[in-house]
Amino acid sequence: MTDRPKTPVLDRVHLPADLKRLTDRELHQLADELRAETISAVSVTGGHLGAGLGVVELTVALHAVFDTPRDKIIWDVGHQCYPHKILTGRRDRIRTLRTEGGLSGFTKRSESPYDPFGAAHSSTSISAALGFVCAADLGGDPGDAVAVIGDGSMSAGMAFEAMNNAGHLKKRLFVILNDNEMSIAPPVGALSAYLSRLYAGAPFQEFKSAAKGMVSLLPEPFQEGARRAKEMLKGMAVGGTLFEELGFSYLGPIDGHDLDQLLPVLRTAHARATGPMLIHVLTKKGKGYAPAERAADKGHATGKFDVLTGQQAKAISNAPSYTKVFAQSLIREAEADSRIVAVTAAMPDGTGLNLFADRFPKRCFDVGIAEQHAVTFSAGLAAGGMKPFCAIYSTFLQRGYDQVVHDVAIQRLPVRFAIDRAGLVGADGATHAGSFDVAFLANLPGIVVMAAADEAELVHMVATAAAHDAGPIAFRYPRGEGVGCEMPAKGVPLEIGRGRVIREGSRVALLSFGTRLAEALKAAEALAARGMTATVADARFAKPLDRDLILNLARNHEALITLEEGAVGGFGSHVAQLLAEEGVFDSGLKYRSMVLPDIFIDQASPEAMYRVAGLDAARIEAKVLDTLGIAVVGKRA
Ligand SMILES: Cc1ncc(C[n+]2csc(CCOP(=O)(O)OP(=O)(O)O)c2C)c(N)n1
Ligand SMILES: CC(=O)[C@@H](O)[C@H](O)COP(=O)(O)O
Ligand SMILES: [Mg+2]
Repeated sequence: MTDRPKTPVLDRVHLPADLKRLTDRELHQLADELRAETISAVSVTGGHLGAGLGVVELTVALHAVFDTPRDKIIWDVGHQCYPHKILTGRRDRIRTLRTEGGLSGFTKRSESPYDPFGAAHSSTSISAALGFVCAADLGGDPGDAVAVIGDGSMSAGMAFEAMNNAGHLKKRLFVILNDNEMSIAPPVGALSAYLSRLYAGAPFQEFKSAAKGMVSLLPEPFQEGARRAKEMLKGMAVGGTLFEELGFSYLGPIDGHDLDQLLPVLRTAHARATGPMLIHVLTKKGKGYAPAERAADKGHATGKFDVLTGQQAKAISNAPSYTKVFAQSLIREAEADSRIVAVTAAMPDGTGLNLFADRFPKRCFDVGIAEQHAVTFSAGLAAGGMKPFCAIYSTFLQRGYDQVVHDVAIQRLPVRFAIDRAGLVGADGATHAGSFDVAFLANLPGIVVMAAADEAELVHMVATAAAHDAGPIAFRYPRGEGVGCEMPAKGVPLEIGRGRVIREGSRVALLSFGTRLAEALKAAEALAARGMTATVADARFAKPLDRDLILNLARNHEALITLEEGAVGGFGSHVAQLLAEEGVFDSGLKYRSMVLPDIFIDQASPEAMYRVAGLDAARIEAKVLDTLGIAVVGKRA
């Protein structure tokens, strides 16, 4: 079904101020229409569906009660913000979500004044909201701040650091805990179990806040209506919830799909709160759309789909994904070595470790959204004699950097970092780009840093990492499919610090680190058509560098150009350092380093993003010609 849903009430809402003119009955209808519009929009764009469907009523209630954008609603992660975007003046562009030139899939300050704080990485909302509150106190932007944070994101250290600080500062601050008992995968950990205990038993029998006095703050009609909300038996039995112990008033849990609970609770909280308050809202991920509710990830992320059937458009697959190749290779290594264990920070499916967990349940650890802990936990595992593979997306490893330095590298512990989503990732945009890992890892003494040029190389790099006990080792690989190359029956450990020449030429050498190799080879073909032969080499290692290979290429070619899917400061910078130290520039080598440009590139297809970055075959060819001082005739693609 491609028809747009009928949305008479939503059609009257252009900005949140319009909600103030609606009756509560109309707000109910608005929520239904907003849900239908969200489903319809995501069916044509793909994207994060389940989280948004779970907060439709909450979005309506928050905008109905608070005065946005003066009051700031800060959506944690931001993957649930599509209904918010529809209500805040972006409905006309909602079918451009996550596409080139379109709306971001997350909140973004540059996009709207209703997005007071950008996100996409989790667990930042409470810190940011507290910052807004303190700024307002000091004469900055006035208004309330409301952090909406999911149960998965609440388990991260940052959220607790913020709660700790907020409880101490005692300022009026709202934290809405959106508890849908889901992360991307089912949530893990003691906090999740604790939240379940908070509403164990029959849900919503009687409402009584463990934050004593809160009920008495409620207007009479609500006190009666609140009987349907659940009594905080457990919390009261232990003398208060964890959140109260941290200095928050706790209100809930309430049914986050029932506007008759949400509206009065938020109105009362808004009218009466004086200090930090946590409102515990129970929701369902994927709510109101059966295919999402049925999905194992509750519709967390989806491709384009048919609204009637929920059937997703299938991409034609030519090769296995790097993620799957990593997982299968690791399983093979682990079958031969019982010391191999694996660690993921809430991304078992995304990293492929769900497959490892199926095969070795006791040797796989999902630590929740806790990258810092994942790294130090892996360090502990290594110190204890295991061979941990810590599989984290490049962008999320940024959060564990001090742990990589302090807990892993300085102690020379053999943690194996499997860095997925290296390079530009497409629709998730700049927040998820894996741009910096080579720069922030390759400068660490004693670490080995590899990048796979294709999926066969990845198999060998997993074997290399498994065999390497001398210290930390990292290997990076991109999102998506491999190149469809022939696969080795078994991974063979690579010689550490040894690259390979793929194609011999004479005038120029292209030295690639990672999967730009395919583009380098295409560029070499194009150059050959111009009568110029190029050597193409795969560096494999950014640390340690293959000095012999690099110096040979430098001394035997007029020009040397390095290529990588990373920011300045990475592979090319290390090569430049080597060439400078060895005095190769003194003899007139023309050296260029092709890296990601010094900008954050917005969402588009990965191919389009690499075009913007100037790292496709056409730009490589142009760079060669430019470096050699050869004029280009005709237009480039
Ligand atoms: C630091 C960080 N690690 C991992 C992720 C990937 N991630 C995005 S959403 C999500 C689950 C969040 O769960 P929750 O906060 O409960 O929100 P829900 O999707 O259930 O609404 C994860 C793990 C991330 N965005 N940021
Ligand atoms: C919101 C978030 O951080 C994740 O859901 C992310 O979008 C997953 O990306 P992949 O699709 O690459 O696993
Ligand atoms: Mg959740």
